[in-house]
Amino acid sequence: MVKGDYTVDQVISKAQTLIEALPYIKKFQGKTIVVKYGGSAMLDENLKYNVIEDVALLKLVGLKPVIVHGGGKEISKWVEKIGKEPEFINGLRVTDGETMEIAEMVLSKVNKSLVSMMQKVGLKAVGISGKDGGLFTVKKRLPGGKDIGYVGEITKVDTEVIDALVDQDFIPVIAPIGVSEEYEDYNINADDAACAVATALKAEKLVFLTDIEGVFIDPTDKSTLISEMDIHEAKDIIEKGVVGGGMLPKLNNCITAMENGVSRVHILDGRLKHCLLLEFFTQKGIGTAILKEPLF
Ligand SMILES: Nc1ncnc2c1ncn2[C@@H]1O[C@H](COP(=O)(O)OP(=O)(O)O)[C@@H](O)[C@H]1O
Ligand SMILES: CC(=O)N[C@@H](CCC(=O)OP(=O)(O)O)C(=O)O
Repeated sequence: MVKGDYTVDQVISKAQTLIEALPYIKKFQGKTIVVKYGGSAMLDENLKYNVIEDVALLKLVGLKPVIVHGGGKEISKWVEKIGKEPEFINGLRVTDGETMEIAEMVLSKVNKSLVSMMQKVGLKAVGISGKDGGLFTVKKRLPGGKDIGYVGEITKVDTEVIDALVDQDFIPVIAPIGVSEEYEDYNINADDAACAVATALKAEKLVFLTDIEGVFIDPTDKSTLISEMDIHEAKDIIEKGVVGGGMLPKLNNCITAMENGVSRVHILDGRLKHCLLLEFFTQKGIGTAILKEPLF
């Protein structure tokens, strides 16, 4: 035994893990990374705390994380509490005036709880929505020509507020709410918001924390996980009809982001403890990576 309950081998193995992280720390130092933290991966407070600890480590080794969060499940819970049935069209919440109010309230609560956790681990964080500093300008989104209420499509991202926060060493935590040219509030799909932010910042990496291990050829067969693919392969599996549910708009969004300046995208299981560290700092990585070119 060396210290506490560890054997010498265990201590050496821990050191090796740290050494393994070195090239990745070097590669990503000073780089902007956008993390989309989906509501379906916020299972409980402990898990949220793990994610925040990972973000803390990323920040402390010199990366520049920007968080865009969701909260879809929590919004649905509160919509049900007032006796309404949550309704989605093409993965987008049908948002009437009342639902808009609930969405904004719930997303603000999620936002501030993430900020509090960040402060708890010693990080400087500021929670904002797309309304702050004119971050997101939107227009009404009309999927298939249908009016589904206050659902916004981002038409402009003004990164000034993010740049100012990052310059002052704060981690921006962003809720997916935007404002139209007419100053009306809109609900934005959080994946769309994350892609728009990552694209505007020309992020080195965009990471989605979701509720599945990655993209599967067949989601019912765990051996079919795709650990790496390029944009063409991603388009190919979409065309073949392999991808459905919420993964389809997510993947389409990833492709658009990569075609517009984001270098790489990762889709990870946010329910896995320390998933961000495993992805960023280990050779094998986890989840599905969509790459333009190999890392080394
Ligand atoms: N081929 C596929 N690979 C992975 N997930 C898939 C696939 N086809 C459909 N899905 C579904 O997509 C879901 C993830 O998208 P979504 O529910 O929108 O996540 P989030 O709420 O984190 O944004 C998975 O839980 C899964 O049910
Ligand atoms: C228009 C629209 O659908 N907005 C989403 C915003 C939250 C979100 O996207 O949260 P997740 O990432 O947890 O799903 C909603 O109201 O659910």
